[in-house]
Amino acid sequence: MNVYEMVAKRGDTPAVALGFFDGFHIGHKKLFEVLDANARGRKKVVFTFKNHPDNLLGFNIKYILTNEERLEFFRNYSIDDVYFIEFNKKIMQMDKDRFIEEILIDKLNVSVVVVGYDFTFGYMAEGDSKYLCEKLHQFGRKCIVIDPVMYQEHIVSSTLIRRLILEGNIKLANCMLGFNFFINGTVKRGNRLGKKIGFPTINIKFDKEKIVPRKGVYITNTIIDDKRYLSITNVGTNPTVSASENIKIETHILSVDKNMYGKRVKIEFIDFVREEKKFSNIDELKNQIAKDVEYVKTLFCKANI
Ligand SMILES: Cc1cc2nc3c(=O)[nH]c(=O)nc-3n(C[C@H](O)[C@H](O)[C@H](O)COP(=O)(O)O)c2cc1C
Ligand SMILES: Nc1ncnc2c1ncn2[C@@H]1O[C@H](COP(=O)(O)OP(=O)(O)O)[C@@H](O)[C@H]1O
Repeated sequence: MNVYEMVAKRGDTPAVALGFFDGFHIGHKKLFEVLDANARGRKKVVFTFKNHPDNLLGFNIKYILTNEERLEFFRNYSIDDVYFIEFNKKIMQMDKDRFIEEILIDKLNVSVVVVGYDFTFGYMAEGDSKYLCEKLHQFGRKCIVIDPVMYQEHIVSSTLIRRLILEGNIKLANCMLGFNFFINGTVKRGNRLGKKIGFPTINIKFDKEKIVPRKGVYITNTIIDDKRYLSITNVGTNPTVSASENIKIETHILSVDKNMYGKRVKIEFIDFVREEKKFSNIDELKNQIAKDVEYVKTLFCKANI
């Protein structure tokens, strides 16, 4: 897969998906399946942005997927080329017709474009999917709009999934993602208290752009050296032992006892267990962690872990 930061004139007539695709949720998957079905031997191309347009407008959206992770999903869907464009003032102020004529027609020379039902583009988001398709049809190009994909009574969207993650509703978020929400990182050193109290934890150094679930204890899977382990993760400030406001992610892996400093890990979030608490002493914290671990073990019926 080629990743381009600028759009140059193409010699072919690709099938193009337009969108940001944070989360690569079940709605995005549908869109990519339709792209695949309509490519018919043509190159499959994604036109997307590196940074979320709303962040240029002063919002501070944290991402479900980092840029690298988002590119990895495109790669797994056998996308040939990605236009990974910085969303800046110049792009923001681009008129909707110029976007269609200069980028989609002159440069990309699209044969077919696939977008979601709520796609907007051009200055002040003046262009929508209906307008895009009308215009593309005038140029003799195909345009497909994907209907909203539902999960139960909800329209699946990146915005809704971000909210669910922030609320700790990981189960519902995962249903809409079609995979377990995960945080990748490397294992760094902590305060060495974990081992002392009988529950060593890997402290995860993660990308600051990544969305972090609500503070609390979660059932997780930890993937390390291509192996998957049942684990339990605390997201929070460790108020019992620390006065810092920094959010930490710490994972105790069941049935493992080895040094993991410096390793790359993937923490998959499965379900919320309880809120993080400030205990009056370390013994109380230790007793609670022991209960948390027992709870996870019985939930997975692995009495011998
Ligand atoms: C399953 C689990 C639950 C935890 N729950 C809490 C909690 O409710 N309150 C708290 O202050 N710290 C909690 N912690 C974090 C511990 O304070 C932390 O793991 C311990 O201080 C060891 O830190 P260290 O790895 O930096 O040595 C929890 C940790 C784990 C693994
Ligand atoms: N079951 C386990 N879960 C997590 N870490 C473990 C486990 N067994 C051993 N370790 C190792 O112990 C370290 C954590 O011990 P801990 O006392 O909590 O130190 P730190 O405060 O540096 O995280 C981990 O980084 C890892 O190398």
